[in-house]
Amino acid sequence: MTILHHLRQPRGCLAFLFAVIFCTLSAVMGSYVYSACQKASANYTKLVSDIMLAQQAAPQLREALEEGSSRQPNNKHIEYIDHFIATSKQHLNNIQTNIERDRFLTSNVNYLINHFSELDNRLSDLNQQAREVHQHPELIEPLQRGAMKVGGSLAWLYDKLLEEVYTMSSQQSLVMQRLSIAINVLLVVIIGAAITLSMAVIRLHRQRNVMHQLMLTDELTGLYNRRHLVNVAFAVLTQAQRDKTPLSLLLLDLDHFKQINDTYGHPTGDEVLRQVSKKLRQLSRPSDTLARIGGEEFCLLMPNTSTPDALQVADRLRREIEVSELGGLNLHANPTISIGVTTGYGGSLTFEQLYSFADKALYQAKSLGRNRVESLLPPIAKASENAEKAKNYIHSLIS
Ligand SMILES: Nc1nc2c(ncn2[C@@H]2O[C@H](COP(=O)(O)OP(=O)(O)OP(=O)(O)O)[C@@H](O)[C@H]2O)c(=O)[nH]1
Repeated sequence: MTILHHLRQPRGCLAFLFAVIFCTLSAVMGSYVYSACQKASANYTKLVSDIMLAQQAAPQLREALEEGSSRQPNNKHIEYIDHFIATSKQHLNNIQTNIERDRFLTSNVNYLINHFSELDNRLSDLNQQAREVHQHPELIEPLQRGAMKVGGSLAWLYDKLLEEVYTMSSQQSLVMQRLSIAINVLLVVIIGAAITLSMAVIRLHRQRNVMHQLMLTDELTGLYNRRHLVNVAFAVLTQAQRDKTPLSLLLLDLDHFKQINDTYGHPTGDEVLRQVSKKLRQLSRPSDTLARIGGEEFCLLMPNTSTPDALQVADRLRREIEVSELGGLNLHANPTISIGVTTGYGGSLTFEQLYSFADKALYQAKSLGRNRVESLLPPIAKASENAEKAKNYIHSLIS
């Protein structure tokens, strides 16, 4: 199902086409290399030495026959002739077997195969005639003529065979050259495929990282977005519950941002957002999570931070933004921010509940004139806060 789905995509089609071409090319090249290897590795030395031995037997037979015709042939002499005929037959059969073992040679000398069986028959006839010469010495002459003809045919056959073997062995060097080219091409194809695959994997990996980044960050400011904040909030709330530690949440909102947009234009408004975000990021701790959660609204999640510490941080941020010059914008006045602070203890509240308290505190900061920090604590947090204060008070009395 998923494979079919991928194949329907243009990239999936291309990858499939590439894989098919690569497999076909590899199969063709592989089979060519295999057959070329076999051709190149064929050894014709034994065949050549057999043919040369056989070539030597023919003149010996002729000599034996000539000797027989010059005097009365006796038993020993006929056996001698018989021996050479048998040897010639033996050589012929050996050569034929050698040829049949090599399929490349067989296909090249196929047109000579009939001559082997014909000469074998003629040698058998000569053998028969040589035996008859014993009773009929006058038959030595036809035997001699026949043997001469067979000798001539054998010599022709062996010459032809040597020619073919010579041609084939000279082809071997050509095959070797082509083989090395084929292997190089195969290597290039494999390396090319490996590089293409690696590049595709790297590209996919980068795309995945970019997509992941896009999913979790705000495009304009580069800060985390609400989605990431909610994920982190879930994790830090669980941690706060486990460790029984406070978790503070700050909601920061630029004051009169609409006026900035209206006065200087939207692109300047964007630049203000970018520069304020950069400043806030520089001022916040790495363990805290800063996110842009709306147009000109930011959220700072501060694990393991009590309300007094959170208020301190909030006021520092507010003051720094108030006094920081925004580069290249030429604004009449620096932008300011209002901040709402809240704290949950031991992970007792959900993110939404904390957010709602901080939002109310922010609303209060706006209503009380902006560029200020206000806090609103949930009832449990208030109790914990009071307990903390009492503990500190007792501590100060003792010491
Ligand atoms: N340039 C720019 N403006 C934005 C963006 N997102 C939201 N805004 C603008 O931010 C302004 C927010 O206006 P308001 O909600 O009235 O808030 P404010 O003007 O800051 O007033 P207070 O918050 O009450 O101080 C609107 O004009 C939005 O159009 C953004 O990405 N870029």
